[in-house]
This record gives sequence, structure tokens and C-alpha cells, in this order.
Amino acid sequence: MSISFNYSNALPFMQEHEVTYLGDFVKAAHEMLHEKKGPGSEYLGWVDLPLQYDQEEFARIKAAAQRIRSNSEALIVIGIGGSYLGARSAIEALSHTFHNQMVGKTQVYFAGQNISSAYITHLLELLEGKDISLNVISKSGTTTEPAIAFRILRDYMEKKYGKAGAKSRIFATTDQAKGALKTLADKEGYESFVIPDDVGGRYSVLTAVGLLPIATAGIDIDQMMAGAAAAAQKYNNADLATNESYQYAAVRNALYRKGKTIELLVNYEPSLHYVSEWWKQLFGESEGKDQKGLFPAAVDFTTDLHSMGQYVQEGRRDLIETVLSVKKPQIEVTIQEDESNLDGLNFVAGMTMDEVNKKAAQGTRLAHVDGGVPNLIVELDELNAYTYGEMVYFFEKACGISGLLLGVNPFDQPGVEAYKTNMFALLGKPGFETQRDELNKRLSDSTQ
Ligand SMILES: O=P(O)(O)OC[C@H]1O[C@](O)(CO)[C@@H](O)[C@@H]1O
Repeated sequence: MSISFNYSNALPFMQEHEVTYLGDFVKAAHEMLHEKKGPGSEYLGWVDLPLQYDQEEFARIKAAAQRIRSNSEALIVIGIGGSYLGARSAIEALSHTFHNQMVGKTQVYFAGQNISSAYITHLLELLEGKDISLNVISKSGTTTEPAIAFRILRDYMEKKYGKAGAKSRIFATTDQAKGALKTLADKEGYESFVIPDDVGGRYSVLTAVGLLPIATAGIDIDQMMAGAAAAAQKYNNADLATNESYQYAAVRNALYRKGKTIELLVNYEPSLHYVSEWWKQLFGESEGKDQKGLFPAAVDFTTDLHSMGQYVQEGRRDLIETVLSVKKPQIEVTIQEDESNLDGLNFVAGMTMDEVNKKAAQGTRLAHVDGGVPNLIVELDELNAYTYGEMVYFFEKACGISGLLLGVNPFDQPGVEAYKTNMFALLGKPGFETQRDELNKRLSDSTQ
């Protein structure tokens, strides 16, 4: 197994027993997940997914990815939230840093994750002259942002390839039976993939939602599922003393009880930036409810040490840091001796950049602990498709346990509706007339 969890640098801030006393609560949460009996129990399909997924659909995903790779220079992936972040996190974590600029690679671009006219216009400009395919992903099929992008890109595809040509290049990932996107996909004859009813968006990266774009980018999804399956077996154990995914859940819960309100996920590899974005949705949407929950934030070190480092070291002391660390670098680069040594750095000549990066991480950890920030480490032996799959499951399982320990339903997201209702009312959607008048009055009062 290639993930380990270490919380020794949280122990200056709490007693070990504050974690071990949570053991029985963790066990109860484990039973709720495995016996499908806690809050949100209708959304527990992710728990056993890596061990029993639809092999026929998996083969279709690989075949579709192969077809896209053979006839398209670029795949446009339309989706938002859980229908976006998992695929992007895997592709950025596991591909060449400049994947989309490399000759001979199938490029992957994302759309529908904002409502920016500049973004979609610039994307269309970039696509000019390229052969493309489209994967539109939405569980509900009615989310505004991807629906607007799909209108524009579908129209673009139909003008470029004709209706029949576009049909063979558009792939829909959505509910298996219902919803606007499913209806449209059936009507138009798009090849469809399923987001299972019992898997929520933020837990869906190991379904077709993530797998089709990830496979199209050339990443080995067999390995990814194998890693996730190994993790599903390893973390299927109620014992807090040995289950490190549950230890992570319990430690962050213990620190939250001591007044820590913000968790920073820290990486030292730019390729992990979108893993943090994925993690933020996973924990933020799962735990931020009933006026509770650690606020999940993220920093990319050492880059952000030069912008956020001051705050982490000396600002308000309500932070914890969780470092997502990678033991073995993907690539080694050795720093050269410089004759003039004007920068005074000849003392690192002969070391690899990763050795310097690791020393930066160690020094930062000790400094931040001295500054009052508990430090947790989730370490991957190396970063590849297999360990990515393991990591996804490690965090998903921890998140389920953590939410149940917090006393919330970790699998719903009722709070997301408030902005949607206001937006629809302000846009004049039929049925929202009363709210519209109220909101317009509030807006005009506040501008007077
Ligand atoms: O796949 P859908 O239904 O478009 O939803 C996208 C995202 O929007 C949310 O439903 C929030 O509105 C997330 O939970 C979800 O991941």
C-alpha cells in the first residue's frame, strides 16, 4: 500500500487520547457507511464501487476514449463541481505539465465550469481548425453553467460536422434514466454513460464522469481502479488504531473540536493543484452544513509561501495544515555548480531539485508547527494512476467518516440551492416571480 498518514506534528496541540476516545464513534460511523443506515445512506454507492463496477460500461469507456484519441485532436469536457473536478485533478496530476501543448497528445479542455463569455469565446477560438469531440457531464442534466456551455458547443459542433457527424462525436454522461440531458442524448442518439443514482457528484470521479476524460488523456484507468480497489479493501476496517483513512478523519475532527476552523491542503507539486480543488469540494460540500465544518482551503507550496506563508506562520491561529506529499519524484533534476556563485547557492550544487523541495517542506513544517499550526501528512509513495486511485478512496472514505463524526449528512448539498434560486428569480425564470420582486427590491434598496 502506498499511502501513509502521520499526525505526530499535531500532538503538540492535542493529547493522543483525544483521537483514541473517538474510536467507538468512528466504529459507529463505519457501520453506518457499510450497513447503509446513516444519514444520506441512499448515496453510498461509492463505498464498494471500486470492487464492483459495471465492467461492460468500463469497456465501452475505454473504447470511446480510444475512438476519441484516434479521430480528435481535442476533447472538450463540459461539467461543473463533481462533474468536472475529479477528471481535471487526475489529468493534471498524472499528465505532462504542459499536456495540452505537447505534440501528438489528445488535448483536454474544460468548459461549463463558469459563465464567462470571454472563456467560452477564447476556447472556441482555440478550437478553430481542430478536430474535436465533446463529453457533456451532468448528473441532474439541468445545471445552468454546463447547460449554457453545451448549447454553445453543440451548436458549434453541428455547424462544423453536421448533425450526424456531431452525433458521433458527442458523449453524454448523466443519469441512467431521467433528466434533461438523458432525454436529449436519447433523442439525438449520443453515446451515453451512467452516473449511478447512489453516487453523488463529488464522489463520482471513479465512474464514467471521471474515467472517460481521464482515459482520453491517455491515463491507465485499469491501474486507477486497481489502486482504488486496494484502498477499498484496506480501509474496510473499523479499527481506528490501524485504519489511517479513519485516523485522518478523527484527527481533523479532534482538532476542530479544539477550535481549529480552517484546514489547508498543502502540496509541493504544481500538478496537485486540482487535486486540492477536488478535495475542497469533497470536504466543503460534505461537511459545511448546519453552521458547522472545517473550512477546506488549499495552498501550493513553495509558490504560496511567498504570498500566504506570512499568514500561515503568524496570522490568526485557527489553521491546520494537511500536507499531501509525494515521496518519490517523477523526475530528478540535479542542480549544477555555478562558477561565479553570485546567488550563493553552490552549497546545493549536486543536490536534486526534489531534495531541495523536500528540505523546504521539512523546514516549513517545523516553522509552522512552531508558529502554532498543527501539521498532518498524507504521503503517497509516488504519483501514478494506481496511487491516484488509492488517494481518491482514502479521502472519500475519510470524508464520509468525518461528516458522520461531525453529525451532518455528508452526502447532500441543500445549501447550494440558495444561489440558484436567487439567480433564476433575477433572470426571470417562470415560477420565481415572488422571489424576483423581493430580490429586486433588496437590490435597489442597497444601491440607494
Ligand atoms: O452533475 P450536475 O448535476 O450538473 O451537478 C454538478 C455539481 O453541482 C452540484 O449539484 C451543486 O449544485 C454539485 O453537488 C455537483 O457536483
